[in-house]
Amino acid sequence: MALTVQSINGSFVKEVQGVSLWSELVPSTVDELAGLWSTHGVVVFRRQALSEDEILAFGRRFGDMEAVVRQDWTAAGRPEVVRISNMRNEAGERIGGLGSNELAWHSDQSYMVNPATGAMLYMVEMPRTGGNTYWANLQLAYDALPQAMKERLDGVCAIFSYAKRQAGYKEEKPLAESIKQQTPDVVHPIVNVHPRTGAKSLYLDPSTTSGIVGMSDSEGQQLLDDLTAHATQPEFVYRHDWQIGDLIMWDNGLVLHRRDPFDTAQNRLLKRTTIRLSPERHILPRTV
Ligand SMILES: O=C(O)CCC(=O)C(=O)O
Ligand SMILES: [Fe+2]
Repeated sequence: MALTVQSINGSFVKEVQGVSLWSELVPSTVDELAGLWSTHGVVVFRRQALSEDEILAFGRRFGDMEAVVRQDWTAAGRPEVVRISNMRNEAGERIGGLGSNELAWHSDQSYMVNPATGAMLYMVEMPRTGGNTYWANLQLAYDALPQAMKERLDGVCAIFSYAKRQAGYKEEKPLAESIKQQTPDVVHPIVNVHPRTGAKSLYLDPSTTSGIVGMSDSEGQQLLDDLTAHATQPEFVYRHDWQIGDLIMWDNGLVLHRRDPFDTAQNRLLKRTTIRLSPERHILPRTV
């Protein structure tokens, strides 16, 4: 199958056409997609029609599915598919999570010791306006830093706190004790070396980072704020105008993402999977 790959609006994001993700993909196609994913950070597919089984089967071609910490955002029997939604079931209970309007810049699972970098979102129901999702490329942002800043960041680690992240979600219920126990604060280097391409990028998460190791609160916060402002400049950011049937995969080690507010009187539902990418599945970067 011949894939067509093109940049969207001149951005770093690649759109792939000519592939139905429910179909049996040959290994060379999976390798090509994995290469695009690791190299460019965000890959878009449009007009897909996928069941949850098909989303899972596609994701498993790249690695192991992760049963996420927030099992309260999944459906019974589907621990690996998170529902991102503002919708409620007939009993008035929320059917998923992250449904209450805007989401600030973040990187999924940055609060874990070993974050899974593969993520996919599939659009099922959407409001007429709002709810656009944005991705910022942290490799381009790193490359554009002055040399002196690159040297300053060498070996610097940030503290990542799920408690801080969760406070931003403004959830109706307090966080379950079991989730608190699974999410103690963790520390990651602020410069990430991509495990497959070897490229350096910033590893930032303004929704989750609570400080910098070895710096005062104010100095650490200032550095994080400066780096976030740098990394989220328009030249590093892609805005996605969703259509039903879009599937987007991104690499959490390479990009940040955020979402615009939307009218929560209208339904919005996406299905997200998180993938622990298999090292052997990833090939060296290829230029498109
Ligand atoms: O709702 C969105 O557009 C993004 C949700 C999100 O941050 C995620 O699925 O990780
Ligand atoms: Fe997210």
